[in-house]
Amino acid sequence: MKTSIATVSISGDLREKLEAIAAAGFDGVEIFENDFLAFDRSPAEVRLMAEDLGLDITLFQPFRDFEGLPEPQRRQAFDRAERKFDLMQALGAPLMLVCSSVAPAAMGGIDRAAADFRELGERAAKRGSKVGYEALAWGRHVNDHRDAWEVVRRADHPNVGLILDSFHSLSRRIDPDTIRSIPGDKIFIVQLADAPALDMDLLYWSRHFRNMPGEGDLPVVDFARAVAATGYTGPLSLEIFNDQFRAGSPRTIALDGHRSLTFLMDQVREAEPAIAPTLPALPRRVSVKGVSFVEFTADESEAETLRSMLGQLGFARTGRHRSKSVERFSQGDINIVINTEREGLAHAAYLTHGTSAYAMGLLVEDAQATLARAQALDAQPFAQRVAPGELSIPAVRGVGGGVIYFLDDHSDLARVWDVEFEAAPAAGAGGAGLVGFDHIAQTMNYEEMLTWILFYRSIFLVDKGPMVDVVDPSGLVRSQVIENDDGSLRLTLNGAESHRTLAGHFIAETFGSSVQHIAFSSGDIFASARALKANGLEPLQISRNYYDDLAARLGLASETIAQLAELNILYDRDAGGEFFQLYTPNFGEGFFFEIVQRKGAYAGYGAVNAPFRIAAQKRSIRPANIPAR
Ligand SMILES: O=C(O)c1ccc(O)c(O)c1
Ligand SMILES: [Mg+2]
Repeated sequence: MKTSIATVSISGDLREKLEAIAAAGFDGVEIFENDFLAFDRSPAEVRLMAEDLGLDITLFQPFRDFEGLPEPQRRQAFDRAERKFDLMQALGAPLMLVCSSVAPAAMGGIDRAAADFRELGERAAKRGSKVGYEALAWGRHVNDHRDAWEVVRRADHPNVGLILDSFHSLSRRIDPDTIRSIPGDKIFIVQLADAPALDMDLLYWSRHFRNMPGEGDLPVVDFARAVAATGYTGPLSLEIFNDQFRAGSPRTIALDGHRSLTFLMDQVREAEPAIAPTLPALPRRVSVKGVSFVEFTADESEAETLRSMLGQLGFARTGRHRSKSVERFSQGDINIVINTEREGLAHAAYLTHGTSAYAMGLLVEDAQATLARAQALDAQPFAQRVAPGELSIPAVRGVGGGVIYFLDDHSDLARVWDVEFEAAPAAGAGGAGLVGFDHIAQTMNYEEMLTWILFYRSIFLVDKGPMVDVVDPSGLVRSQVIENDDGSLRLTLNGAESHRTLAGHFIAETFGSSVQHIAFSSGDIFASARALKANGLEPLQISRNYYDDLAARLGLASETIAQLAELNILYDRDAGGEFFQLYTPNFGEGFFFEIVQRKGAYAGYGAVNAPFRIAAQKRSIRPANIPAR
C-alpha cells in the first residue's frame, strides 16, 4: 500500500517539506494550497521537484465552501474551481479535495449537493482530474462520512469520489464499521490522523492537536481495518495539523509519520489477515521479558563516585570485562555496567553528556527478530567494532542517541556475561534486598515525547498510560508511562518544558535527553532503607509536612507514619495495593536512584508524591545549580 503525507504536517518551506518527506520514505505527498502559495517557484517547478524526489502528488487541497450555494455564489464557486483545475494541471495533481461547506449561505440538501458535485465531476473530467468530497467534523450541513458518501453516491459520476479522514469520523465517535459498506473504488483517498483524547471544540482540536496514528488515543486501527475491508487500494495519507510539529524538525516529524504508517499497516494486517494479506509482514511486536542491564559511561573519577554509591546500595562487583575497561555490578536480578573506555560510543556519549546511563539491555524472545522489526520501523541500528572473544549484540539507537541492546536466551547472547566478563571475587556490601529494575525514567524535551512513545509502542508490546502532569516548583513536567502487561518493562518518559524544572535542568546540563533515574524494586523497603543507612547512604530528606498530610489523607497508623518519616519513605496507595518510595541523593547533574516496593497490585508510579520529591531534591542540591525563577 502506498504512503503519503500532507505538506501541512511538516515544518519548513515547500522544498524542505518535500525533501524531508522523500527522505523518510513516503511514496506521495498532498500539496496544501497555502504551502504552495507561500512558495516562490512555479507549479511546473514544484512538479519537477516532486518528480526528482520520487514523490507522487496524491492530491491538492483544500477546496472550501463549494456545495449547496445559491446563485450567484454557485457560479463563482465553479469559476474558482476552474482556476484550481488550471493549477492542478500544472502541478500534475490528479485529485482535488473538497471539504464540506461551512459557508453561512450554504443551503443543505443531499440532492442539491449531489447535483453540484455531478457538475464539478463533469468539469474535472474535461481536465483529466478527479474530485473527492470530505466531511469536515464541523461542516455546516455535512459533517459525517455517511452523508458525504450519500452525496457522492447520488452524484453518480466516475470522477467524483469520497475522501475519508479518520479525525473527522473518530472525533465525532462515528462507528468506523459504517465504512465497511462503502465500495472501495469510490473512496478516492484515505487521510489518517490520531489525536489525544481532549474535550474540546472539534475545529480547534483538529487544527492544533492532531498527531500521528499510534501517538494519540483515537481508534485509528479500527478505522484503517474498516477501510481495508472495503477493498480500497489507494494511498494511506497522513494529514496532521499540530502546532508542535509545525515548529519541529521536518526530518524527525516525517520519520515519525513513516513509522506510524508502517506500524498501522502492520496492525491492520495482523487483525485482518483475510482482507489485508498484501501488506508487508514484519516480525511481530516484541514481548520484552525484562531489563537485563543498564550501562553507564563515566570517567575514572566519576566512576569511583558511582561505584561507591552502588556499594552503599548493596551492589557487589561481579565481573570485569576481559579486554575493556568495563565492570559489572550485580544485586538480585539487577546488572549495572560501568564503562570507562576511552573509545567507542561509550566514550563519545561521555564526551557529549558526561557520566550517564547511556545504554540498556532488554531481554527478548529473539534478539535478531527484534532488530529486524525495529529496523522495519525506521529505528537506527547500532553496531561497533567487535573485539576477538566479544559478541556482536543486536542494538538500535534510542533516546538521546543512547543504545538499546537486545539479548535472548536462545543464542550465544545468553552467555554474554560469561563470554565477555571474568567473574570477579564478590567485592562490596552484603546486599540491600534490591531484586530487580522496577522502572527506568528517561528525561527529554517535551517536544520529543511523541516520537519516543511511538518508537516504543511500535516496536514492543507495550501500552501507554495517560499523560500525567507533574508539578515541579518551577514548572510542569509531563510524565508518560510505557509498560508491558506483566510489568517486566516499565519506562517513564518525562518531558520538560522549562529549563528551570529539575528535569529541564538535567537536560540542559547533560546536553540532551537521557536516563535521569533508575528505580530498583525491593521486597522489603524498610529493611532496604536500614541497610542503606548502615552502609552510610543518607537518603533524600522529605519534609515533615508531607508525613502530617499523609496521616490526615490516608489515615495510616501513627507508628507507620513514624517509620516512614524516620526512613524518608514516601507512600501511596490505589485500589490494587500500596507503594513505597525512597530516593538517593543526586549524583552529578541530577541523576538519582530510587528504591520502590509494590504491595498487591498497585499500578502507578507514585505521581502524587513527585512534587514533594522534586522539592526535596531542589533543596538538596547547591542552590547555584538551578537558575532562580
Ligand atoms: O481544518 C480544515 O479546514 C481542514 C481542511 C482540509 C482537510 O482535509 C481537513 O481534514 C481539515
Ligand atoms: Mg482531511
